[in-house]
Amino acid sequence: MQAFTVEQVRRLERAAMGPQDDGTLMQRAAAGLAAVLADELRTRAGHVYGTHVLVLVGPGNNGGDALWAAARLARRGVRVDAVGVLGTPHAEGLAALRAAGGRVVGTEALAALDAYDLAVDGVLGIGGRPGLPDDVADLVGRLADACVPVVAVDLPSGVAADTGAVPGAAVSAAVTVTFGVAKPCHLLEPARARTGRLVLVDIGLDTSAEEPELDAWDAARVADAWPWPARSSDKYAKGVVGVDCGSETYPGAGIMATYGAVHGGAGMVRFVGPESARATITANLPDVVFAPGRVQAHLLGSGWGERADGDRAVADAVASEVPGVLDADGIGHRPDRLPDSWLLTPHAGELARLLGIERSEVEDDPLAAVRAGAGRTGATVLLKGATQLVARPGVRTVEVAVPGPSWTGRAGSGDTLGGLCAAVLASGRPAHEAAVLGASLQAQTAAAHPGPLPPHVLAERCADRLGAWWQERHP
Ligand SMILES: NC(=O)C1=CN([C@@H]2O[C@H](COP(=O)(O)OP(=O)(O)OC[C@H]3O[C@@H](n4cnc5c(N)ncnc54)[C@H](O)[C@@H]3O)[C@@H](O)[C@H]2O)[C@@H](O)CC1
Ligand SMILES: [K+]
Repeated sequence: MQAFTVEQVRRLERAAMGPQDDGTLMQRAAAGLAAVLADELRTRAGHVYGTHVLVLVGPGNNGGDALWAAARLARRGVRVDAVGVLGTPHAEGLAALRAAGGRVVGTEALAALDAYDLAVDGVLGIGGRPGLPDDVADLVGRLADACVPVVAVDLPSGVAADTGAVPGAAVSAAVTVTFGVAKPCHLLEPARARTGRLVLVDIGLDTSAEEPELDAWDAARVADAWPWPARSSDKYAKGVVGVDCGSETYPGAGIMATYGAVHGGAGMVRFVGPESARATITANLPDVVFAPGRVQAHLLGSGWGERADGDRAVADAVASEVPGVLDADGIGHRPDRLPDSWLLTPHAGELARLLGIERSEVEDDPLAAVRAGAGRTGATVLLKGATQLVARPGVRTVEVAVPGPSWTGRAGSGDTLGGLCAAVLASGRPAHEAAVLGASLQAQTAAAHPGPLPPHVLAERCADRLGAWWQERHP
């Protein structure tokens, strides 16, 4: 699924509308919205006729969509109460709702909130500034307390459309009905969690001339794109990963990185990390070799801690003209510029350090930060976290890995993730694909095996996940 910024959406809508807005797009939006609302009522209440719906109406076209859709419901026998919560509601929409028999009421005249089967959030759309005025936030909070499910129009009011930030009060929707294209807030945490189920209504926008802001992968695309070995693939075709991770202080990072590379399907893994990790690796992964030699992807940096020869280790790996993954402490040892065949895998704190900004700035606008990371270093960057973003230097579109459960975020997960990405990289795939595939595999595996599994056990399950996908594709 692709997402486009507010500025792009405005451009797309203008192109579809022509010189004069004759209301056609709003009618398409309202028709699609009304159909989803009717489906929700049927699912939740068992019928449409006679149900009771509350519509929260803001001052812009988002409220207009909600009012026109509510008019359609009112004509089908739904009892609609609309309440203007901000400014002056869309005049034609209001007239249409009244003509269809809907009530327009003040907040003081609302029925007991638990009498409503559904609420429609038509407060703010893509013209909204993040946050909600206190009285609106209060009503939204009382609806949540009364367990009234909310269908958001275009986006949950209060979230930042372009960044997914939720700096103040915002609606939490069960369903969000968006028009034409998805917006970044639908795909980026924390706004994504407030979006609920996302339904896209076609209003006839032609996106072919716009480069998307985001390109979000789904599980089927990951499975299709995985570098499945051909019948004739030997270990070198699958790829050899050279792991230089861990330290005497953090031997576990070297072990977990190796688990990732092995279970991500590398043809061979050479471990050149610390002595302290080798006995455990041999005992658990006897296929790993310790002799230096040919590799097709490097994996460096996880668990290095302070490493005196870190600059040299990274420089030598880059000079070998083989791609690589540079993680954690290794990122601080990067040369000024890296080729885009190299993948950096920072979390928010490491990316902030790289950019010389506060961690909170990365968290507030991860999209801008991950792009800046790629621009600054020349490398491909995977920003780890609740939403995992992949940016390439010189490429506008940021890719979004398939999300997983929050169990995955724990010590060591990043080490195994680096290994998974390095395994894909060694097979000859470009760094951005290695990043999306590795991150998505780990997330999908965690989703299929919920629970707080230690990262090396989750890495083993990744191999099971790959095996299941393989069997589906090679029956
Ligand atoms: N432009 C188009 O052709 C279409 C637009 N559509 C709808 O129109 C929406 C965008 O409409 P608008 O541009 O009117 O924008 P909004 O409906 O988002 O509302 C913007 C208005 O709200 C006020 N406002 C913004 N943030 C506020 C805040 N935090 N507190 C108080 N007031 C605030 C602004 O001053 C402005 O008056 C879309 O999200 C979509 O729902 C759809 O009908 C499809 C077609
Ligand atoms: K809304």
